[in-house]
Amino acid sequence: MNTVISAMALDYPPEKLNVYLSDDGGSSVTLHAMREAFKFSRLWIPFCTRYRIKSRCPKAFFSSSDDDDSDFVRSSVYMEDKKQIQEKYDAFKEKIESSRENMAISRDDPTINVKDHPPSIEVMQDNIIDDADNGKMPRLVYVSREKRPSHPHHFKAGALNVLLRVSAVMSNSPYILVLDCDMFCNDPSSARYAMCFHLDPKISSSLAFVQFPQKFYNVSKNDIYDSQLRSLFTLQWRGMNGLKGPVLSGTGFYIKRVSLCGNLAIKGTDLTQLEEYFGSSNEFIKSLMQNYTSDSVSGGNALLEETHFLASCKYEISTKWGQEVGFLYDSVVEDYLTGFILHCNGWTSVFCEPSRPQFLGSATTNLNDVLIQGTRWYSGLFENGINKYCPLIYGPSTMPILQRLCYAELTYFPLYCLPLCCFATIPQLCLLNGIPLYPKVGDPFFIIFVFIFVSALLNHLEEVLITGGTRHKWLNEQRIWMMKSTTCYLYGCVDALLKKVGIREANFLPTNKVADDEQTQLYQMDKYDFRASSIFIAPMLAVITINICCFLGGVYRAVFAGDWDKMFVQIFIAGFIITVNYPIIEGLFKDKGRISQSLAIRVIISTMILLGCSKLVSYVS
Ligand SMILES: O=c1ccn([C@@H]2O[C@H](COP(=O)(O)OP(=O)(O)O[C@H]3O[C@H](CO)[C@@H](O)[C@H](O)[C@H]3O)[C@@H](O)[C@H]2O)c(=O)[nH]1
Ligand SMILES: [Mn+2]
Repeated sequence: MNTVISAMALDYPPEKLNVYLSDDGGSSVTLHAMREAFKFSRLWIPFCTRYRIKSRCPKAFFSSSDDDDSDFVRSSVYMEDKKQIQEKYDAFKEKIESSRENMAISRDDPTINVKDHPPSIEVMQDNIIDDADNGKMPRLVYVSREKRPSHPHHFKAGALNVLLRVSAVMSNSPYILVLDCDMFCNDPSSARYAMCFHLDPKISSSLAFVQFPQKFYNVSKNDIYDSQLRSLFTLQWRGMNGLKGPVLSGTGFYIKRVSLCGNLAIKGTDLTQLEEYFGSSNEFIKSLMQNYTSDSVSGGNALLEETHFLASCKYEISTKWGQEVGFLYDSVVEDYLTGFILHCNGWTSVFCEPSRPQFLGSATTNLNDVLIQGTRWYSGLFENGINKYCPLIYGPSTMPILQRLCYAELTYFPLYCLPLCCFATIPQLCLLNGIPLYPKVGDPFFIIFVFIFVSALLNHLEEVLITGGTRHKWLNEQRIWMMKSTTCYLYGCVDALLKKVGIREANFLPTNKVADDEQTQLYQMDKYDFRASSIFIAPMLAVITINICCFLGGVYRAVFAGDWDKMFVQIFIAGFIITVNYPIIEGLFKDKGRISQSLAIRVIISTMILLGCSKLVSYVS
């Protein structure tokens, strides 16, 4: 509801602002809460405009400990108003919470089935035509699309496409802001920033979307899991802005509605072909024409019926929705793919990052969520690298090669798991068995090796520092990079390959939205929480066990064999990996967020047995 309220309070003419909420859960609790949110906004929006409040998400506004950002802090009238509105906000919260509890107890609501429910749409608007401009409210629309187990719903992209259609016949605004449910508007000016680009005659004809960076309100100072995705939002998107523009990032972007209509020239195309593309709603097809105004006020009921039709499961059957029209379905990273195809079709995008973050979201703050989310992303990205959308070959030859390489960097990024997994195991096994792999100390190649190694580390350090990070953040990124390599990069690649050969189906496991207090606390104190699924913990533990055993075994061997110089690099690498991954060792012993003991014993013992076997094999041979 805070997301909804903050969007309704955007600084934009209210008669041009329409907020649509997609509820895939089809929950009456959400619908009820929205009615309350609409009522509360009647008080909240005038309060924000009167006092020029910047932070228009009520939750953030009332919980912010820092100074009030209003220009009126010293005015007693303001303080009085603020107190009153806070009381209203608390009452609003109370109402939602008690209704949630009541509904949980009664459970008499048949629509609660998440996977099987009819469409439900409700419009909330003030019909009183007030001549004083400040009284006007944006329209708020609740949309829960139809869901049936027999029909694929295409996850978020499917939900967005329903919103595209429903909004087309209701308000048909030419520009659309997409916001995830775990984000809010942190500043009311984003629409105006975006319109500066969209209305700029020099770029507007080819401009598809204005992307704001994803920023998060719950990232800790040293961000142990790199939840903020620093490299993407501070470096890569800025770089791509110098080419055709940044990647579409799922949330916090203003997109031009017509850019989502595919490559079809609407003018002059006959009706049957339009229906093949967009489905059989005449009202929707009319909305594609210029100068369309919906009769939402006059034709109330007929229009609502039309929106139910547009939000039904069957609507998209034998149309181009998700293939050429709207947000695309061929990938679980629908945002990435949709943006990529837009760029291929000649559209451009712009990265807009005003100093005050315009949107703030909730970042994943525990290892399990980070790795689950990562597995979904990297599977989705890598999949796009190995199917027909491979960025190196797909699309027109006019696509600049650098733009292609940027996209390729993203899709093949999870492949880093291979060199890293090898780097963390093979030299160590050889070390244990006395097989030198690297040049010995003093060799010219040794100098080159040291140079490459050190400059790679320093490059990364410099990158972190110039993008506002700390040395600590740098070390944490090295850590999480290694942890991700042996887990979610690896699983992502494997998952994509399995999908390719048809063993697995596409899946979108939504990111956990419920913050666990203890987990959040650990993250805020920069302490790792290893209470994660064993499929993530086991490979990390195995790698660290291999490195410790081989390090000790290698040192012991080198002492006796006296070949320090030959084995030095391998000993050093094992030592380096142990140092960087030290928190995992700590995770075996600490009080909170400890690695499950039974799992640890099983993994460590079986790894040691395998190491023993490898040693035996090398003896025998
Ligand atoms: O079946 C679904 C699944 C998701 N969502 C919505 O999609 C949004 C993003 O889902 P979330 O669980 O928050 O996933 P994240 O991994 O946090 O999302 C990131 O990654 C996604 C791509 O995988 C992008 O679409 C998002 O914008 C980006 O924030 C949320 O508003 C969800 O409500 C649906 O509406 N229906
Ligand atoms: Mn999210």
